[in-house]
Amino acid sequence: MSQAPSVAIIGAGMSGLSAATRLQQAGLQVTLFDKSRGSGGRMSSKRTDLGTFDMGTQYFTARDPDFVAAVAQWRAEGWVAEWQPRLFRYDEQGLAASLDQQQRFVGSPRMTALSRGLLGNLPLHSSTRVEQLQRIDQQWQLRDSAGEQYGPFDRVIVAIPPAQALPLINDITALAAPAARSEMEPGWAVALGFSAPLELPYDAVFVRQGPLDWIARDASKPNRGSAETWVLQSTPSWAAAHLESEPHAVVAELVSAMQAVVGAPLPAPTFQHAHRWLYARPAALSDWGALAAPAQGVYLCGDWCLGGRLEAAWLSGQHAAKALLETA
Ligand SMILES: Cc1cc2nc3c(=O)[nH]c(=O)nc-3n(C[C@H](O)[C@H](O)[C@H](O)COP(=O)(O)OP(=O)(O)OC[C@H]3O[C@@H](n4cnc5c(N)ncnc54)[C@H](O)[C@@H]3O)c2cc1C
Ligand SMILES: NC(=O)C1=CN([C@@H]2O[C@H](COP(=O)(O)OP(=O)(O)OC[C@H]3O[C@@H](n4cnc5c(N)ncnc54)[C@H](OP(=O)(O)O)[C@@H]3O)[C@@H](O)[C@H]2O)CC=C1
Repeated sequence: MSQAPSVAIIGAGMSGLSAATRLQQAGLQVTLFDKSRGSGGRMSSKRTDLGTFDMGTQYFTARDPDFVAAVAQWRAEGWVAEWQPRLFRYDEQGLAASLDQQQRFVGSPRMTALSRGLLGNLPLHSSTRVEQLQRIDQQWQLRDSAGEQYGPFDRVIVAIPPAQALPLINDITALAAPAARSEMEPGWAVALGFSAPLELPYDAVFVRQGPLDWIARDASKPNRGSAETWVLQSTPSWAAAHLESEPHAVVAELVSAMQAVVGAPLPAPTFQHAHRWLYARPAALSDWGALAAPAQGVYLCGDWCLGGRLEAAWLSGQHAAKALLETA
């Protein structure tokens, strides 16, 4: 190929953005597509009159040296900041402080600040659900759910959860077989706003039982504003058993579980909202990095290829970009 290949990236969550920024740095023409109104995927924030709520990624840690370096750069850009919550855990013995030495980061002033920063000036077709990849003359055409065509592109990176990726790559066995084996578990997230501080001695609690996985005072994160905002997240097993529940019923059950943790009735929230994540986290850990079909010029990445955390999603995007560059 005499000139740099053009690349379509389907999915503008962390893995797609990671691949996009790496390829852009290498001088390739990259175009992103996402079915949502913006970028970020599961690294999402909900804006309300009370302020924002992080409805997906709550915080992230950095262990891989390359990711540690990337996070340092994002901190310097002001896209992320360190969060030092007063951490507790809740188990059979009840509530106990559970402080540790782990550094935890969040987007600032909201989780999506990180995805906006990474997106920069990269071209993104938002509200565009890609439904089909067509191979024409050694290149790829994309078709969205409205029948619009995009392309041609020399290479395609599919950076979405496996169930959503499968219809796009079904004919490419090297990608379809592992994707078909990869299950994702669901989750419910509930945002609560209160008219006054709850005055609790913790900012976040690892619960991990019954309906509740985790509760966090969103307002304790850096640069969030002064409203008393909390996010409650369900365990995967509870979400699986309550996939079709009405949002108000989910709010009621998770608030009731939070009251059990707090050990006292909560005041009525002035704001409440429930969000269902059908594909929240991988059911099992994989170590693929990314999946590649170089002969067809198609690459598959996402947190599910490497461990189900934000860091894994970033690393998986880097793996996909690296594999693509090896054939460029
Ligand atoms: C409730 C919850 C809490 C979490 N908490 C944490 C945490 O505290 N710490 C942590 O490290 N990780 C956490 N995670 C996991 C973390 O959010 C993910 O690992 C990471 O965001 C995944 O990024 P990704 O790019 O792989 O996928 P995604 O973020 O899912 O990105 C995929 C993108 O593809 C788009 N898309 C899908 N299908 C199509 C299509 N056909 N056409 C176009 N676009 C499409 C989607 O809209 C989405 O934007 C949490 C996840 C959830 C759901
Ligand atoms: N809800 C989802 O869909 C979802 C949640 N995910 C959660 O993301 C975080 C990120 O994990 P990471 O490894 O980056 O963070 P930690 O090192 O903070 O947590 C790892 C696990 O270790 C336990 N833990 C850590 N610190 C404490 C503490 N101070 N007190 C008690 N327990 C702690 C805890 O696991 P276990 O309870 O031991 O099982 C942490 O989970 C993480 O919270 C994920 O659950 C990722 C994807 C989707």
